[in-house]
Amino acid sequence: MNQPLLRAAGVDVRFGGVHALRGVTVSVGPGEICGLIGPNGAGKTTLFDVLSGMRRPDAGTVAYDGADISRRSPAWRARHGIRRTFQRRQLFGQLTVEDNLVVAREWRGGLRPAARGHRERAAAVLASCGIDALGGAYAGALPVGQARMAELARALADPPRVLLLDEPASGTTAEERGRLASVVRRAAGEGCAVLLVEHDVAFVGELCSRVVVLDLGEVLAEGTPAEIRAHPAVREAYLGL
Ligand SMILES: Nc1ncnc2c1ncn2[C@@H]1O[C@H](COP(=O)(O)OP(=O)(O)OP(=O)(O)O)[C@@H](O)[C@H]1O
Repeated sequence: MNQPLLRAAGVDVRFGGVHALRGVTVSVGPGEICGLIGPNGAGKTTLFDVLSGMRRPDAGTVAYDGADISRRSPAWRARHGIRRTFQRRQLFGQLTVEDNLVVAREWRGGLRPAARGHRERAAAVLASCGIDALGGAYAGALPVGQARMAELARALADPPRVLLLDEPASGTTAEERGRLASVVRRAAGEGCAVLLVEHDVAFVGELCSRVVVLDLGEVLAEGTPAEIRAHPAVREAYLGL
């Protein structure tokens, strides 16, 4: 990996008696697509909550470009290029797909004259994701595969530096997964650091150069997809082999 762009170090999160994360250290560098896998309840979404600022950890830090951002809000992080998609759909259902992107740009970039051109950029991002035909559709009416791509497009509405993708391929067809993969690859090719939570191990193996495995709130293993597939503890805890 290059120098990490986003790094969680020694992160602990407790929910009452549940120790959801225990001393977790994970980082991702510019241009890298890193997979984050593990069984249900392993702590993947909780780690995304910590990285995106939605949950303050009980211990540990988050660094961005070498600076400690542990106390920065989710809004600050989003404005500074750390973007996230969610396991459950979070589009504004009563807005059109294009308006979802415009709102994201207005909110991040402000309504200053310098930030004009939101609609043009939104249309260009939709086209680059292959969903320009959906720009006028209400987001709430989209089938799941199209909604996943629309959510990714919203995260890309102005260029992100980090993408945190929580199960982007869940509920998609093979063809939709292929299109999602090429959009994610292109973002990484433009220097974006991508952390990808996904249960579809084949999708992870195809896209990621490095994979981190969480189990019961701890990092169980880290390596290339081939190393992870061959790792005895991973095979037992997660792959069911
Ligand atoms: N708000 C909460 N209150 C209490 N416990 C929580 C809360 N959020 C998560 N947990 C618990 O923390 C642990 C980690 O949950 P998390 O959702 O991060 O796992 P995950 O790896 O994302 O799982 P999945 O693959 O099912 O999405 C689980 O035991 C979960 O029940």
